Amino acid sequence: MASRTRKPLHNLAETIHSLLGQKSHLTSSWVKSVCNIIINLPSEEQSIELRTANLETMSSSENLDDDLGNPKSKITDELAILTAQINELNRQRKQVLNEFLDLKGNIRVFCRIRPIGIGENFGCYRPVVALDSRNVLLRFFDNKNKSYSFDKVFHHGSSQDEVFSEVEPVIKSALDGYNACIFAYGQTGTGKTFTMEGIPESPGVVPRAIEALFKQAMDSNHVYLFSFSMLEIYMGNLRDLLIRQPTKAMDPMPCLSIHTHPKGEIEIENLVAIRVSDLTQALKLYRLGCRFRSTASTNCNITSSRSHCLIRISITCSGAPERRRETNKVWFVDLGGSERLLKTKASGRRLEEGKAINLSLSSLGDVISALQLRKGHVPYRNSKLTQVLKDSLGRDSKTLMLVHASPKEEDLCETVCSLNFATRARSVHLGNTDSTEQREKEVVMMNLQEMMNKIEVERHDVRMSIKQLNEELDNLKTAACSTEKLDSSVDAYHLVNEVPQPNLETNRNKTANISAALLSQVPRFMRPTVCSRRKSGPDHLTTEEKLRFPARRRRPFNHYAKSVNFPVKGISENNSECSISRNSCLVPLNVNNSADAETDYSQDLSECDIKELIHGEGSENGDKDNACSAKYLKVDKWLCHKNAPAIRSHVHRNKRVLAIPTPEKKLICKGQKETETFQDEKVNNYKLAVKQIIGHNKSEKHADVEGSQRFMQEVIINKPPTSMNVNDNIDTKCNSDSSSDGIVRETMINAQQKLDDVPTEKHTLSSIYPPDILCSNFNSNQDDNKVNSLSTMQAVIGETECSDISLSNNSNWRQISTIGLVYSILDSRQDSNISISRIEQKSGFRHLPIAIGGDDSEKEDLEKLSQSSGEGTRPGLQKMRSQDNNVNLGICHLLQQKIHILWASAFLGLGFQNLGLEQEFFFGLML
Ligand SMILES: Nc1ncnc2c1ncn2[C@@H]1O[C@H](COP(=O)(O)OP(=O)(O)OP(=O)(O)O)[C@@H](O)[C@H]1O
Repeated sequence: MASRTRKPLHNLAETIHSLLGQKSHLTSSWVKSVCNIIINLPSEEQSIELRTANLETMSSSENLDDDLGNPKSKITDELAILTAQINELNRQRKQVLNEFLDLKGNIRVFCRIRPIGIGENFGCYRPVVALDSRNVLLRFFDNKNKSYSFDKVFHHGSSQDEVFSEVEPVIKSALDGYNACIFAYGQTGTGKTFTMEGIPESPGVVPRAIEALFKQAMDSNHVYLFSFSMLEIYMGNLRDLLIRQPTKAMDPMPCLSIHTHPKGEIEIENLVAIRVSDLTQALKLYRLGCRFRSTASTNCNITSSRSHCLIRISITCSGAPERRRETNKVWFVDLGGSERLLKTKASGRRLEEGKAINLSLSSLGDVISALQLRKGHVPYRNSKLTQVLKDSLGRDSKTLMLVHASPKEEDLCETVCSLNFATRARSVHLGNTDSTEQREKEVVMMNLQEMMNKIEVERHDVRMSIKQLNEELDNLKTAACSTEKLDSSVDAYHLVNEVPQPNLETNRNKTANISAALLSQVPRFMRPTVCSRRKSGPDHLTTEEKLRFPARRRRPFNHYAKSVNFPVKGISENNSECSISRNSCLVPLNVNNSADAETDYSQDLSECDIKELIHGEGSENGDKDNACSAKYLKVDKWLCHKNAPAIRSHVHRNKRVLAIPTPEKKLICKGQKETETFQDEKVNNYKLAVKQIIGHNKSEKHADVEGSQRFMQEVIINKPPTSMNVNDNIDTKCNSDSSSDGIVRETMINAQQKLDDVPTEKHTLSSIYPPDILCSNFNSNQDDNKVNSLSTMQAVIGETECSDISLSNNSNWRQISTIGLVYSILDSRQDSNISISRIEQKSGFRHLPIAIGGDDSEKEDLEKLSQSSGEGTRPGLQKMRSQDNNVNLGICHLLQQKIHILWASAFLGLGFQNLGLEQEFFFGLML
């Protein structure tokens, strides 16, 4: 007997086969799963140990309360028993579900037929017919028919509910620790995105699946951690959809690389994974990612997906031995639409996209087919898509493919292709199953289904009992005095930790509490960041943490829609086709399928911002709304600056570009509202200016300046001039087909109207005149002595009167402004510092001589110099000459540097005093 029990387990499999009298290839997976269960069963010794441990736990909890008749102690005991019971039920459920799915097939293929759309009327002729719940019939013109079989067929009237009910077992299985992958496949425009994403009134598989995951996790007695990631595969490249997309081809973008662990698990390096603790957070991220997807208009679909979109939910649960693995993942894949390129008549970029999509779809078909046929070699490496999904396809993963078919007659060829693909994906089932075996299988599956239902009922009862007991326990605690309350809450905490029991009401809090402890165990991509610590604000940090994680400097709110053109080899940049658009307009995100103003993070989302976005700043809706409206106000203020938007227009390479509205209060430019802007030079000038300042400051060798240099370098790297974003925004309006909503659009329309009112020539002409600076306290009519007083000037700029600084035509200051065009000085003062929003330096004026004092001889010098440098012929220069009589080039250069320093110190909010500028520094700045 003893030797028989020690026989290897594969003999057991054979025995079961012979007992069942079934063919091994049919039930081998089932037998394997039975074997696994047996292997995982605790040995006799282990069982004894387990029981002893349980007894010890019980006795120790009894010891906590000396009085055995204590009701609290009784409840604790009962909870321990019920917990053991529910753990056992969980294990059984997992086992039965797995058997069920194994019998159904680890790779299952469904077919969904799209309903006939509005305006599509085919009369009585229906080329694609759902014969029953498993078969589809295609009717051709020549009265020939062809039928296809699937695991499930959804006819054109099937609801999203019906579809999800078939998907749900896979989601349950995912909670049991199995990797899963759900695909939407089909010709473009057949409803893949509709099935996966759905519409607000009728959500699709992804939102429902996420909801189901959270619900099941809540009902479970374990603590689960979910993290959300989203990426797209566009023309063979992986792109994270949860991070800010590059606005320029040269912008650095984290490279997503695929790594295979020795155990075969796939990890995507640099892919953002954000921990989500409820459905709302996950949906926010999902909608955010959806907006960044590459879509474009094609012959077949106005908003055709031009990439494969992949959503990954990683599930981590430690301390659950019945789970297949501690961390597993579910992929939801909305595949790019397969299309016949000849039919779509695509060209240029659309053609390349179509080719890339078809190629990767074909690779996917090869992989699934190889898995189904159990081939030795599975060609995962043929496409990025199959590489990413490698560990979630086949083997013990659950794969579901939803093939979509068009009801249209004109799409019949594509429908045949799609259905052939689907048939190939489930070929094993078709080729090797005869009807008797199929019937037997169905009987077994029905039995398993019944068992599953029974277990679910039992689980529900046990959960209810546990809930009731927990409530009783809570009541007991509430009855105790306040100090006892404190103690009892500690006990309860220990109870939660010592005896894993499913208090359903507190599961969410539990997740939050324990998540911190689990953070150290989660995979690399979920490592805590400085940003995650910001969740509760900087005050939440300890002094030590504050030192280690200094508050991150927030970037200004950048709101812009961007049309990103990805360079494609062999395709002209000037391709007139609609470009790939990544809309980041201020369309509010949906929380409950309604507007949610938090979208204002738009494309400027960093990981940190996303975390703030999903965790929110106020827990209550009201708070949220207030926070959102405050953000919008801030944006409004930034874009329109109170009620006085002064729109400037610029002419750049025959293209009109609008610029940020400038605060009227601060800008008093008489007849000089508009200036020519050289877009391309902006960044260069900005960097040049900063470099010059740094260079100059180095010579000053001032300690504070040294600090500011480092800071400025950071600014150069992280923050382009404020104006650029708005101009980019307007650029999009000019270039992109995608329209943007909200404030941006409104501002652009207003701006465009204002621009249209002003003749372009005037803009060009007026750009010759540089705007001037003055302290409005000291206009040109004032006493010159007063104006020349350096101490007064310092007081005005550095101390309290900075809001009075404005731009005007005052002739005393014209000379200074010829160095750089200081557009606006905002009143964003902090303490005694001032901030100048931006300075634009025009290369055309950079070397213009500045008239600061001097006499006629200096004027002559200037003329000579100008002629030698070839600048004398410029009309702008001539104008300057006619206006300014006194010239001194050396002073000009010096002043230029000084102005840069002043601007930079103001820009950085350092304050002049912080820079330690002496009175001499201001020499020459005043007349
Ligand atoms: N079952 C359905 N019920 C109602 N409307 C549907 C259904 N399926 C698709 N549609 C509608 O058909 C249109 C095209 O669908 P969708 O964009 O989902 O196609 P797709 O397969 O994702 O296309 P592509 O591959 O080009 O992205 C949408 O307007 C969608 O609302």
